[in-house]
Amino acid sequence: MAFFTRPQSANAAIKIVRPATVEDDQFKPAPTAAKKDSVQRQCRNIMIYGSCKFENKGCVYYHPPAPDAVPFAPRAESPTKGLSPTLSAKAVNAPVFVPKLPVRIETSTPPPESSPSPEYHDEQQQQHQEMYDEYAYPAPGADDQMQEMSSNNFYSDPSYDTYDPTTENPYFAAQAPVFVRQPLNYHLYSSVIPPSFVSSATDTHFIPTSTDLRTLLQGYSEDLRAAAPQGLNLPEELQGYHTLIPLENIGGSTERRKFGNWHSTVYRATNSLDGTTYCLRRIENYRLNHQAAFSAIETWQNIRHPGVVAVHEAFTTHAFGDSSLVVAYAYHPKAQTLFDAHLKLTPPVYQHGARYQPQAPPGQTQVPERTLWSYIVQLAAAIKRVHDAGQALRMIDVTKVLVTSKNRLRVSSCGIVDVLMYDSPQDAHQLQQEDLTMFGRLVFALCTGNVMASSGGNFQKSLEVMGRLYSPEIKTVALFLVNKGGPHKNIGHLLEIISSRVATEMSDALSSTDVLENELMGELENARLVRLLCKFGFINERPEFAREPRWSETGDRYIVKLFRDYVFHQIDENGNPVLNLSHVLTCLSKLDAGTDERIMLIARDEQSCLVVSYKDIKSCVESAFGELARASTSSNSANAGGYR
Ligand SMILES: Nc1ncnc2c1ncn2[C@@H]1O[C@H](COP(=O)(O)OP(=O)(O)OP(=O)(O)O)[C@@H](O)[C@H]1O
Repeated sequence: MAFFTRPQSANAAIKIVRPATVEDDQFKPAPTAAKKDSVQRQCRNIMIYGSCKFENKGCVYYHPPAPDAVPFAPRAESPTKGLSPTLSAKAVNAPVFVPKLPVRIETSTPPPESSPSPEYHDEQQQQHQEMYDEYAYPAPGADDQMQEMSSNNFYSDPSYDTYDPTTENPYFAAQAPVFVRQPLNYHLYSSVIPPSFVSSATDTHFIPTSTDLRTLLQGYSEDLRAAAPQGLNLPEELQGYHTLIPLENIGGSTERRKFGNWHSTVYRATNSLDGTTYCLRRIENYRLNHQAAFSAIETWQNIRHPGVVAVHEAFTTHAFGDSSLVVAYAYHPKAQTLFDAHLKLTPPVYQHGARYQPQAPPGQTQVPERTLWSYIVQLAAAIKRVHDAGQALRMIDVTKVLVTSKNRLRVSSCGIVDVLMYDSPQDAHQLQQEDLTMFGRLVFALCTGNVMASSGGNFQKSLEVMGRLYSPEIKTVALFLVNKGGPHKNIGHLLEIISSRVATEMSDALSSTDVLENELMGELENARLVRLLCKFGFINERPEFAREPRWSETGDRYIVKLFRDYVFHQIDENGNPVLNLSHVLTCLSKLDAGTDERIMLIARDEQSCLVVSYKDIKSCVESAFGELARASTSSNSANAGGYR
């Protein structure tokens, strides 16, 4: 437990610096006299390797007089119980690895001639660290620089423009928080795969190329873990939901968002019961007259379809200071409304201090015909599912249909109108007819780029535009949907009209499952290997057992340690490190499988060796880990099974 206590200092924040290396020791400037008088830090080489090659050659850190006095250094004479006599503990006192070509990092600031101050050393370390990690979290003082950058508008990230309080229509204008974030370079985390290894170098209708798919998924991951902005004055907790983040403008000075006749706001929130992220749509000033109004939500909870955003639950709350209705939906990271994806005008541009609205080039907002058919088929399928369940969507609109990944549509906000309109019941068949009309209006809007395309005066002109840009079948579908077709018109008829397009859609959907299966195969080993690496992390170099040589230098643990060296710490004939990922993956996969193949593990002093099979090593890992799991008294010990 002692290892998990808080540091005894007023400020618990610990600056993260790049660990000292042999080079640091070698090229470190001579310490000042004042430094010598102060308490000196112990040399890391002693702590890690048990010895320091530079002890008498300029290393300025503290070297304890006798190895036996050093708690972390392996003992010269360790008990060899349970090991063959050839595997003495001396074996671990292997020479320290020193790269043949020491890398010096030149800094722009020339080092002072003599007696550099501790500050200079810190600065050097910081510069080194920046060179190592371009996207590191800001170092102390960097906040000020970033604030300055943000106030000067130097920093801009198109995906976060909406959070910029200096724009004309800011999201959080009332509180005007400034969002400063490091742009993530996703390929730092999932690097671009060389073309020869990419199974899906070309994108399919629903799935982008392997590399783009990874970028997309990293984007989802970032979206899901985005921190909540400060100062928005939102409830901290709401019926078990916390960390509310508005997904749209909630600034007081801007136009209020409407959902029909109600003011509404959409939030992302985390549910404390299941830890999952949800999308909450709040309707302001709603008065619940009959509990039965929520019965529609129960029906919607049972409607699961890939074209419908799943309804989770609904409740009323006073947490916002009024009486609000909140409906929780599945959250789809980075979702965009159809309006935002296809109909939104190009954002204004500033040039020479003047603002102007660039004219979108003709055809720029035009949805490609293949995409349009895909949208029509997906929406028709979603409507069919809902109508078959006896419900109506009641809100098929470009601002309520979401594009959730490549060419994938889902209808959002389902069930909410049913609750709001509970007091004015309407015939279900009538509502379903209205769904078809709304669907038709949406097709008109997507074809022409104008949300009012199907209304009165625009109707004829819109038909002309559609005829010019798309095949006649699109026009037929749009007219079928908006025209009054009698009481027997239903979604089934539309699906008959577009049956050939449905077949194309199905083929594309099946191709995408093939692509995803292929991608999954490539990733399958990762989870197993991460579990193995976690076990190594748990077993190797446990600080609390460092004083107990029998733990790490004998029996199972010693074999695990030598295997770790065999996998990760190999050097070539010139003493240079071998960084062969294939070797690592092959070894770990064989270990995971526990094969009978034998390998030779060599002690660090190269004086002794062991021939063991992967099966033996696997059982060593299991027994060492099992021993730790048994000793663990924390509540997490119950999760140890999760590593198997
Ligand atoms: N289930 C969801 N998952 C993820 N994001 C969602 C979800 N539902 C809505 N959003 C996002 O929330 C934002 C606001 O949604 P909303 O439906 O209010 O759209 P809007 O364009 O603001 O429409 P309106 O003008 O009617 O307010 C949109 O950017 C949308 O992408």
